[in-house]
Amino acid sequence: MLFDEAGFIASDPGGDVVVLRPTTVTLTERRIAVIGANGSGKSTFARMINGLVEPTEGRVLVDDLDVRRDGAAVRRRVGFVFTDPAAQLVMPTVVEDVALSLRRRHRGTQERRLAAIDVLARFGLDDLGDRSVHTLSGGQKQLLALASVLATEPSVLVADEPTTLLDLRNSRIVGDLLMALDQQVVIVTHDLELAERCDRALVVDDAQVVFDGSPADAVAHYRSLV
Ligand SMILES: Nc1ncnc2c1ncn2[C@@H]1O[C@H](COP(=O)(O)OP(=O)(O)OP(=O)(O)O)[C@@H](O)[C@H]1O
Repeated sequence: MLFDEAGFIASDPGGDVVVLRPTTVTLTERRIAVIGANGSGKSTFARMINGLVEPTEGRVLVDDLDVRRDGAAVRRRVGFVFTDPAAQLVMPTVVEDVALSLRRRHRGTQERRLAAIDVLARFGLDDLGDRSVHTLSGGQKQLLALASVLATEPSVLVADEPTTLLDLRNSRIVGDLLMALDQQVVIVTHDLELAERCDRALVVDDAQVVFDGSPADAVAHYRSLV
């Protein structure tokens, strides 16, 4: 994954806003954390990886695909998990929600349902298949959102504050799950313990990447800014 002088300037009624200054980084590690203050530009950085936000300057490449030019192909490769799982859980029941994300992989309704049940079992959610999504706890919703995205077998997963809404136990479960995945994972997080479990960490401050290195050094750098 390559950010090549990639930046984002938002047009705002009050004038242009520099949300991310031109950034150049090549991300090859399996676990990458992005940390920094509120409003520093972390989510924008993360959203540029799958084209949810298109760079207004420079380019972002994933597996040599340009997120702006090859947006659809990039989105098939890059799964994105939002901070608030409610943003992506759209079907009435748990099993239907996972089945929806499998629509490209399995055409038949019954085949899709069986595959969804399989996915739920993998995430320890098999007892919840027929439950209304709205009756799940925050931790269960976050796991379900992750399961739905991972069911599409993305080659890269971007998770925007995946543990923010979770208690200690569920944070640990989601953290362990993210660390155990085969694919490359980019995690935007305020959870510095989670960041320290990654292979590399970027610190974003005032719309730019101000540190890039080992998670321990990145956390120390972030603390020095506060
Ligand atoms: N399209 C836009 N138009 C105007 N301002 C924007 C736009 N997108 C982002 N911003 C502003 O840019 C800044 C960075 O936003 P971003 O969501 O990337 O921050 P963040 O580091 O993820 O913050 P947090 O930790 O609070 O989630 C914020 O001040 C935000 O309001």
